[in-house]
Amino acid sequence: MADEELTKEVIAGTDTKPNKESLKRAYVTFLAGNGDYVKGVVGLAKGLRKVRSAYPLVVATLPDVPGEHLHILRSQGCIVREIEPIFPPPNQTQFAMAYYVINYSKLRIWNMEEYKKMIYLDADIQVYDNIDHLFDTEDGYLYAVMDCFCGATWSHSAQYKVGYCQQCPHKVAWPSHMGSPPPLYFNAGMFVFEPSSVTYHNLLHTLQLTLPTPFAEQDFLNMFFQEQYKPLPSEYNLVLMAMLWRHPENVDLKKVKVVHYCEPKPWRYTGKEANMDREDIKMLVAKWWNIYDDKSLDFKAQDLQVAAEQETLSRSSIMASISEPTISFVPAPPAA
Ligand SMILES: O=c1ccn([C@@H]2O[C@H](COP(=O)(O)OP(=O)(O)O)[C@@H](O)[C@H]2O)c(=O)[nH]1
Ligand SMILES: OC[C@H]1O[C@H](O[C@@H]2[C@@H](O)[C@H](O)[C@@H](O)[C@H](O)[C@@H]2O)[C@H](O)[C@@H](O)[C@H]1O
Ligand SMILES: [Mn+2]
Repeated sequence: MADEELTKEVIAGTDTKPNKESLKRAYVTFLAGNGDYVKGVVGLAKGLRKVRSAYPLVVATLPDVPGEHLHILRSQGCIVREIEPIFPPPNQTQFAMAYYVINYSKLRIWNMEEYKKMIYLDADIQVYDNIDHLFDTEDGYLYAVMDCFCGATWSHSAQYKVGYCQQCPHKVAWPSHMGSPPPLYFNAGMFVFEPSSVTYHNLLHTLQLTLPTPFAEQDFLNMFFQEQYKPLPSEYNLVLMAMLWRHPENVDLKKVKVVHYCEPKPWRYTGKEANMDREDIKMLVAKWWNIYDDKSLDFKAQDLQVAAEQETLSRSSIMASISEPTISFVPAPPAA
């Protein structure tokens, strides 16, 4: 389906009011470590409140997230779900960023079957327009925005070596002697997906059989969901600086709904970094801080009732799924 058709279809989405069915929908992000990404999650929680999303924000947290940070998240109305890390098979891979190895733990979100549909957002993402309509996309697919191969972090790849990028496939055509162009590839900082324990166990099993590669879980998810991947228009995940620097023709800042602060992370921005004194970057960083610092967007008592309902429903549907016998135990035949 062309981007335009998909855009029309998703934007035609209904104005969903929270009810039992819609409470099976949630945004989810991932938090690891005791560092400053917790600021990203707080900013995201406040941003979703600002655009009046009808759905909660679940935070999948690794054990190294300190209790104080968990308290901050809960005080901002987040539903905290503590997860165990997932590591790829032992390998010699040079990840594009050494810390990418922790990002395989994101795969735990496929096991959150108490939700029927979720939208994953990195903690360095901010939502500036309501995107709840993405929950109404057709089931059976993974929706995400295409990434860019032009950064030096891609220098290991065939695409980079021949100068090919899916963002501008006609600028440097894929060489015919190298067969067909690589399949469409998405940025794994934002995607719409359906949790499923079957898919989850398939993911974990396949992961142990797959050689890790520089973009870690992002490469793995692109391989795993190659058939189900449907591109979203770029306004649903503007990957800074890749897109602003290298594909400005594909960016209309007035239409952008979701900004992915791959670089700079707003909470680390000084303006002194190389190439970061651009007006558009300064504007987008200020926009992020305006939300982060806005006390009126803090979680309030009146939200407690909604959060309690969401948490209760979440717990009761977990209990319901546990009490329903899903696997009938067949005792082993008596020894011959
Ligand atoms: O120390 C860290 C590093 C990463 N993350 C999480 O992992 C995601 C992916 O990392 P990052 O966004 O830095 O990767 P990028 O999108 O910049 O490649 C982050 O958004 C966070 O949700 C985290 O919680 N703590
Ligand atoms: O662990 C791999 C990560 O890979 C992705 O980030 C990359 C990738 O998009 C490159 O294409 C860009 O060049 C780069 O800037 C950017 O950081 C995801 O955003 C992140 O969530 C995570 O999956
Ligand atoms: Mn990110």
